Amino acid sequence: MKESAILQCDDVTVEFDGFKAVQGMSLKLLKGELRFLIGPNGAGKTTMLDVICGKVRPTAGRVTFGGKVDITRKKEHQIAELGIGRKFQAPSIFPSMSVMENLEIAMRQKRTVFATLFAKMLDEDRDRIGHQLTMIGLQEKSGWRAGGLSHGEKQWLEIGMMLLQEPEILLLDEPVAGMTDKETDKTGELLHEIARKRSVVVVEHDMEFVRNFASKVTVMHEGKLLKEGSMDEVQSDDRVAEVYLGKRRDADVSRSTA
Ligand SMILES: Nc1ncnc2c1ncn2[C@@H]1O[C@H](COP(=O)(O)OP(=O)(O)OP(=O)(O)O)[C@@H](O)[C@H]1O
Repeated sequence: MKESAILQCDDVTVEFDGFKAVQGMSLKLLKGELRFLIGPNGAGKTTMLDVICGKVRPTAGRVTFGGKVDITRKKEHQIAELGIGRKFQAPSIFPSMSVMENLEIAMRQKRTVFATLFAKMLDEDRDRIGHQLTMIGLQEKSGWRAGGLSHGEKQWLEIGMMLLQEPEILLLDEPVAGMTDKETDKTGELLHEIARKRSVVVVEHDMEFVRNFASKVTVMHEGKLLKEGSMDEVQSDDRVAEVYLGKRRDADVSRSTA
């Protein structure tokens, strides 16, 4: 199962008023893969996530989901229904509701209209929410008002809410920005756990985080694929050093400075 591509981007180009933010970018994501997408500011990383979730339509190229569906002509909500979930930097939780209520709302959104007619919490639903609470480490805080959680906990809650919708692919934009070191490490572990069942693409600037948790890294530069491989391979690549590490081979990018 691990070998089949859940997502394949071929030769994707995105133009904004004649400016090519992405130029012929290709990316193949396998089932159960955790992929980090890195690169200097303006490299086109966020635009690639926007293309995958349908927020931005590419000028050229193809994005294939699950080996057969071309999603480049689909609308955002159709892509979400197919199983591609996008989390933006700012958490979109309901702050005045409890952690549990937030998860219940996310759970209900997954239901079909038919199922909502019988919308009482099934034991199975409770089990799934319970499992999710444990996974995001908020089981002790299920009764807390979501607005009272720490920044990291809010991010985990939102990830938990997204997981209840059972996406096959999760797209995350700088998930550890603003987190403490401890929260950052917990998030890395959480992403690995998620990737046991789903595929995850993470756009990230925090190089220490990437080094600690990435197995495969894709480096973009000026809208193009620059290098793909393990963090070691990427770090020892001269072109990456040149564009990304500020032309100093021995340079080491410290937390939040990329
Ligand atoms: N809606 C838009 N209109 C015009 N130009 C845009 C738009 N969105 C992005 N761009 C430009 O496209 C390029 C790529 O932007 P993008 O946000 O994808 O880069 P990025 O790699 O995510 O950068 P960062 O790490 O700074 O977030 C940048 O030069 C940006 O200014």
